[in-house]
Amino acid sequence: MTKHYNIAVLAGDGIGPEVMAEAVKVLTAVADKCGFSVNLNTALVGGAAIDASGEPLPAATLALCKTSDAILFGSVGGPKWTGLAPDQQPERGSLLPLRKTFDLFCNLRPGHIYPEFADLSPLHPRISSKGMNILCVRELTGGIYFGEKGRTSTDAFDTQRYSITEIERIARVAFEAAIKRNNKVTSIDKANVLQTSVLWRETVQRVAQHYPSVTLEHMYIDNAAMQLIRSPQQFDVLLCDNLFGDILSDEIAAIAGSLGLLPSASLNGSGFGLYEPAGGSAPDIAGKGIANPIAQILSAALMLRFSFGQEQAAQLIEQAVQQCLSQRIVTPDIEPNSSYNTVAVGDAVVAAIHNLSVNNMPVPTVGSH
Ligand SMILES: NC(=O)c1ccc[n+]([C@@H]2O[C@H](COP(=O)([O-])OP(=O)(O)OC[C@H]3O[C@@H](n4cnc5c(N)ncnc54)[C@H](O)[C@@H]3O)[C@@H](O)[C@H]2O)c1
Ligand SMILES: CC(C)[C@H](C(=O)O)[C@@H](O)C(=O)O
Ligand SMILES: [Mg+2]
Repeated sequence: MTKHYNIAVLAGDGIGPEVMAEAVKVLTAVADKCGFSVNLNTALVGGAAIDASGEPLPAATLALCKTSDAILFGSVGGPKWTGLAPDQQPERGSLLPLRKTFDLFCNLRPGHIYPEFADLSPLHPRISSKGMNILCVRELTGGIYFGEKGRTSTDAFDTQRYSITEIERIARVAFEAAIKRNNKVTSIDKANVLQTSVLWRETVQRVAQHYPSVTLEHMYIDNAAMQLIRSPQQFDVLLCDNLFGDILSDEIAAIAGSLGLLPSASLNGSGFGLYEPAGGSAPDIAGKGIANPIAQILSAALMLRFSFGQEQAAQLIEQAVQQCLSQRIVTPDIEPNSSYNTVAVGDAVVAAIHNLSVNNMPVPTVGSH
């Protein structure tokens, strides 16, 4: 029987709708090729929803998400809405509540430098030629993002709080992933200053005892930011709290070649997920048709893998993207003189999917990505 998936498509603001259109094209092509069907239901979110209805996360949008098998999310926010009250702004009023509502505590952000296109990285070839294959495992529903906060006219505060339970569950994800990859977890903290980091380090250390085959290393965030540039190939799984993971994942994206390359999966304990590019609405290039659609397309691949178990379809998309990158079919964020725009890159990914043979796909290795 043909499998059928209901997907909530929330394109959002800025480049969101531009890159989402390409991901939808790719999803439709891969579904046809692999013999399943996707039912794509769009809804407004973020600034686009504020403009239409006065609210960043309308009840109808939330209801659609609740009745869907997964959420494909674009990006929200932009200068038009920064003057609104904090809780009414697109990011705090839609994306963070969605993460909290669905308990999407686990955020996976895989970043690569492959040998065939190591020159896309801004790092010196001496470093980039050694490649990079990092899975950033970011805690997504706790920490300073969701702690008590406040401000008066003269001061302001944000609170970082983590419980052992919150740290344990994300640490387990990191160790389980490492087992299927290269057996190394680097846990990022600031335990020389922060109490939450001391608890983080102790807890991760304890969880590690259940994974004797995995090497655990602890690294301070400032050193990690530096080591990523000096030798990114030393890392396998990076385990981060919410804020440190936000920052390091942008760095990983830049090392790979562009923020427009980094996808993400935000998952809860039962496999429900929201899939979105790690980058944002890019107001500086929105409307120009030059945004890189690859992060959005690869986020759709992660959805097929993690929410639907369609590993072959996910790999088909990933291989098609790799072909485009190695043929330098890329937007100007990667190669400034490139004549390929958003639509041309999306078309090239679709064409590569049509040409790839499903039978020649490698044996599925879930978790190794
Ligand atoms: N998931 C999300 O919805 C999300 C994520 C990050 C930022 N934001 C929001 O986006 C808005 C802009 O934030 P910002 O400028 O700090 O970050 P940003 O990620 O939007 O952009 C940073 C830089 O990266 C470039 N960039 C990002 N994605 C790209 C792509 N796909 N192709 C080509 N270039 C790309 C942009 O042009 C810009 O120069 C803010 O409102 C921010 O809160 C939203
Ligand atoms: C838009 C913002 C709230 C979000 C975050 O900080 O988590 C974004 O930067 C990300 O990386 O997903
Ligand atoms: Mg971010």
